Amino acid sequence: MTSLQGCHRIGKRYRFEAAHFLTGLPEGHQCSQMHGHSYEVEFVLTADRLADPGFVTDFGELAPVKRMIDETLDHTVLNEVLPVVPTSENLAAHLAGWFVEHVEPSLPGRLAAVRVSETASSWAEFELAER
Ligand SMILES: Nc1nc2c(c(=O)[nH]1)N=C([C@H](O)[C@H](O)COP(=O)(O)OP(=O)(O)OP(=O)(O)O)CN2
Ligand SMILES: [Zn+2]
Repeated sequence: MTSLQGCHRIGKRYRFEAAHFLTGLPEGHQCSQMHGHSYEVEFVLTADRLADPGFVTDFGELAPVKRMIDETLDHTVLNEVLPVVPTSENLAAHLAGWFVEHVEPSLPGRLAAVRVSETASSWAEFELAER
């Protein structure tokens, strides 16, 4: 059997509801007003070699992500709980930093990207540099 070159990636999606408003926008921009989104965030992991029985990372080991989202982001005003202006881009980078610090050290896989969607038609991704 020939061995195919490539890499494995897995993704886990989470949803939460939150409100926000954006500062630093031109006067009259609709997003300066407080409004809400049904956020969808996806964590993408990769690994050079699969761990037994053939996992990048067991999806079950990502349970702390769900806990963090439910406890710190769901039904909040993001401006009050994030240290950055809550754009999708900033939220994706913030979530990536949290994951690398709190979850990744105990996993066989490593974080490749975090994608955030505020609406069904838009997304922003933070892709981590090769580590
Ligand atoms: N690059 C970014 N642009 C915008 C962001 C963002 O996080 N990154 N965020 C917003 C607002 O949060 C806004 O609520 C969402 O914008 P938009 O997709 O324009 O929302 P609409 O519901 O108006 O989208 P339509 O598909 O046009 O109805 C703005 N920009
Ligand atoms: Zn918005």
